[in-house]
Amino acid sequence: MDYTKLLEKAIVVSSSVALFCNVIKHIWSSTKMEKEPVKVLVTGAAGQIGYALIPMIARGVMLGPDQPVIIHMLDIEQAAEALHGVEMELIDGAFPLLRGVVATTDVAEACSDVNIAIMLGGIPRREGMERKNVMSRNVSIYKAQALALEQHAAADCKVLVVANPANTNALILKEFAPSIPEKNITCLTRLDHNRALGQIAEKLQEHVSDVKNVIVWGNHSSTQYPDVNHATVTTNSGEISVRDLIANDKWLNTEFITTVQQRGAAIIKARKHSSALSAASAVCDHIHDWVLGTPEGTWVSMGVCSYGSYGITPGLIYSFPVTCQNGKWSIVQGLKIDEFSRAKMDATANELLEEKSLAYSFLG
Ligand SMILES: NC(=O)C1=CN([C@@H]2O[C@H](COP(=O)(O)OP(=O)(O)OC[C@H]3O[C@@H](n4cnc5c(N)ncnc54)[C@H](O)[C@@H]3O)[C@@H](O)[C@H]2O)C=CC1
Ligand SMILES: O=C([O-])CC(=O)C(=O)O
Repeated sequence: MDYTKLLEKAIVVSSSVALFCNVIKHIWSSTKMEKEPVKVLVTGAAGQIGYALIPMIARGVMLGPDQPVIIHMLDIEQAAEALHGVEMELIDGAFPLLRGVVATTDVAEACSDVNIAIMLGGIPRREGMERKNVMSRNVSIYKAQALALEQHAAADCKVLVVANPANTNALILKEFAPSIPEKNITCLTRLDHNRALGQIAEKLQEHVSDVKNVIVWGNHSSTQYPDVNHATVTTNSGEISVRDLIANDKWLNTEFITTVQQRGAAIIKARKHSSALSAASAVCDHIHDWVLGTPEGTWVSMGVCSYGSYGITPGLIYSFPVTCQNGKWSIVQGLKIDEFSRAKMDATANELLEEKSLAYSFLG
């Protein structure tokens, strides 16, 4: 056997294979297009929710691990130095998905071309206050920022109002930014939804990810109605109704509801500050599901514009069960509503009507 010829042949074959692999690698990397960055505005970015939320956005928790982001942070002049501190920390975080940071006290610059706006800016309530007690200060902020978003944000910008009173601030934003599609203006009740899931999971000693389809109806306030009538738990024997599994209607109709309604106040009492890490996490859940879709067979709670579903006054921003697909939410229709639920859904709707007239009285 001619070993030299064999060796020569082996060298030719292996270098052709290497060449082939390099060509494939080159084609693969040139077709692997990076997504365009999404511009995300966070108002009140120097505050406590902002501090928890901004690194989550930069890490891809909100929009996914392949979605680059540019974060616009707005706060007021008095918080400018703190805001600059957050900006420095974002740079120090060396987040691979972060393609840019704007830290400003200029609302027009902050809103410029943003695709998603997360509105945290405002004053939070303190111990002993209801959320509507901060209304006089916060609704006027939302009227002014509605105009800025309308003028400067991207035409299809999705807006999530978190600052309290969240539903009424969102309603004011919707009414003073008529050119933003009203379906794009929402408020955060996902924190209440997650709290309800958490309470059920604790009671049953089940994993929270096995519990689904609770509903938070209405206002993000102590009149909200956390409803478990359609909720289920995934068990080894399939999906079982939460009501059947808990088998304690008294607890479900009293303590469970008040615990979820009063959870924000309980956290303020314990921390001396309102919830921040759970609020930031719920913001990510809300936007994630709205943009990327809800899993098949699962709904979530979002504060959205009512078009009359379940007899709720059209135009109110009311929390409903929704599913999301292709960046759009739709209210889950046809759920059976018993008398107990009806009364609670109406009570929270009535509070929203009262808040609406109070808000307009403050705006003059
Ligand atoms: N919907 C929900 O589930 C929840 C809502 N909240 C609400 O979220 C809001 C933010 O909460 P935190 O971060 O804890 O409050 P925070 O007081 O720590 O931060 C608020 C930030 O907003 C800034 N701000 C005030 N006016 C502004 C304006 N005109 N433009 C831009 N920024 C402005 C403040 O300077 C501050 O940095 C509060 O209204 C709070 O009640 C809090 C938890 C849950
Ligand atoms: O209770 C508050 O004022 C803050 C808040 O909205 C919550 O934790 O749900």
